[in-house]
Amino acid sequence: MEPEYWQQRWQKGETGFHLPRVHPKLEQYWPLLQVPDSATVFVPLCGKSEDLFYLWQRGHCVTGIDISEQAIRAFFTEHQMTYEVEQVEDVVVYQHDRLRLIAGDYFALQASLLGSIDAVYDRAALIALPTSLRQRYVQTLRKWLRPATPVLLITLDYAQPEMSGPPFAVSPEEVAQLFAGGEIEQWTHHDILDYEPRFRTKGVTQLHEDVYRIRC
Ligand SMILES: C[S@@+](CC[C@H](N)C(=O)[O-])C[C@H]1O[C@@H](n2cnc3c(N)ncnc32)[C@H](O)[C@@H]1O
Repeated sequence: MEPEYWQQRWQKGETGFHLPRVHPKLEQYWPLLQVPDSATVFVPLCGKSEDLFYLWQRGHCVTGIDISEQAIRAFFTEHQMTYEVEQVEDVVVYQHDRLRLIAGDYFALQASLLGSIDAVYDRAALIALPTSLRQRYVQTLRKWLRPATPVLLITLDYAQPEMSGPPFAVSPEEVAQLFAGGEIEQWTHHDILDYEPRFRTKGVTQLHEDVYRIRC
């Protein structure tokens, strides 16, 4: 998926992945990670997710990145939050209090700009990427993290031939392969097809939402 693909989806309002509320699995499982309130949480490919607001409200410093500047501006506008903007090389950094959203390409992000990360929240980031990019995504993430940094990962798994992504199907086996050497605990494996009619319409017959706690 080229960056232009996502820019266009945001421009055309094709953002069916965006939830108008905090993801229920984040509310349920984040507390179990026992990340201190003062920790810095990284949210890759963040869109304008309500989850950013939830993490920020818990007291965390939150850093998100998305290729779409439109998404980041929309987040602040919709929450009536003021912000400061700074161009840093080829990215634009939006900052409000402990919340820092970077408009730029994840794969080109400089570690110095990211700073020190204590935990990661990934919902619909890994699964937004095709197979060829998923390994690069994880390798890049691991380069930035200290050993054993906790990651809350939410994926979707379905029979890939039934639908073309994104979102792409990511199986537990693939998660094990991608994060090999890390400590992986799968916390849930729920069939959520009844709540996701748009997937059924596309021909998906089983849709599992999986939650993992990974120590990278
Ligand atoms: C499926 S959406 C998920 C957004 C968010 N995590 C959520 O839960 O609503 C994937 C997001 O990844 C962003 N994206 C795709 N490729 C990217 C890249 N290379 N760098 C930064 N963001 C990217 C898109 O703009 C899009 O907002």
